[in-house]
Amino acid sequence: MSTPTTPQRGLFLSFEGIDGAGKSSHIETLAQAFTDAGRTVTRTREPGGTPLAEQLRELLLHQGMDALTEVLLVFGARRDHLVQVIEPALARGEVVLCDRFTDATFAYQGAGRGFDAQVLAQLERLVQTGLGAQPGRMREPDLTLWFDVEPEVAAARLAGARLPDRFESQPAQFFARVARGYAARMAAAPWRFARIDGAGPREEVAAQVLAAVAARGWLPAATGAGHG
Ligand SMILES: Nc1ncnc2c1ncn2[C@@H]1O[C@H](COP(=O)(O)OP(=O)(O)OP(=O)(O)O)[C@@H](O)[C@H]1O
Ligand SMILES: Cc1cn([C@H]2C[C@H](O)[C@@H](COP(=O)(O)O)O2)c(=O)[nH]c1=O
Repeated sequence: MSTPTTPQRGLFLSFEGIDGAGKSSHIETLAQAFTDAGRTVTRTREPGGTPLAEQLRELLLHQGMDALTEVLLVFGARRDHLVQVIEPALARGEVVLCDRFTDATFAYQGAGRGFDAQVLAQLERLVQTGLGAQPGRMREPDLTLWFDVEPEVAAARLAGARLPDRFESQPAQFFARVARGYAARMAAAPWRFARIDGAGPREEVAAQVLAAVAARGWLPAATGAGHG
């Protein structure tokens, strides 16, 4: 007779930082580490992650619009993403690795563009509740890896790489405000964040990412060896 296995708890990890901070480069490292540890991984991103949200992403990145329209599209895309992808994956016990989530809205639309943070907090609650097995609970990442990099370093990494979109083409002062926005989000909920010093070589950054996850008991500490 086979022994029934305990279903694993779903894990929701988000990756944050200014454009060019190095988030995307390290999602693959962490996905591989979780896969090696026997977990099923869903990799996704915001804005985006569903057909509808990917269409909204195209508009957000390339179409001029006023600040409220931008905020509503970001949260509309997020609701679809939560309902269609994130909640079902978590209910199946998977690890969801999401390239940006709501901290980006507070950092870019809030700190960057100057949009009212209290309104953002109301929308956050509205959009991130009424979901899954605990509809009264607001869905948030279990862990947010914040890649902290000086705007000049990030800009140098992106220089010439691709045609800049509506956000990437913002001036250095905008990204300095966005970085302060991330710092404020971490200060308000330090238990949910791990700050990653993203300025060093890739291997060092990857080691910090794996250590932050291992420290929470979600990966064996030794899983870091060989990845990066
Ligand atoms: N530690 C690092 N050292 C040097 N270059 C790096 C490092 N990490 C990433 N890069 C390079 O910097 C560029 C930006 O990295 P990446 O796309 O991962 O950043 P990102 O935070 O996801 O950016 P975006 O939000 O704009 O997509 C890429 O060319 C990548 O190869
Ligand atoms: C989720 C989210 C994203 N943004 C901005 C931040 C980036 O400039 C782009 C997304 O592109 P990337 O490939 O992840 O760099 O969108 C935002 O302004 N607000 C948000 O909530």
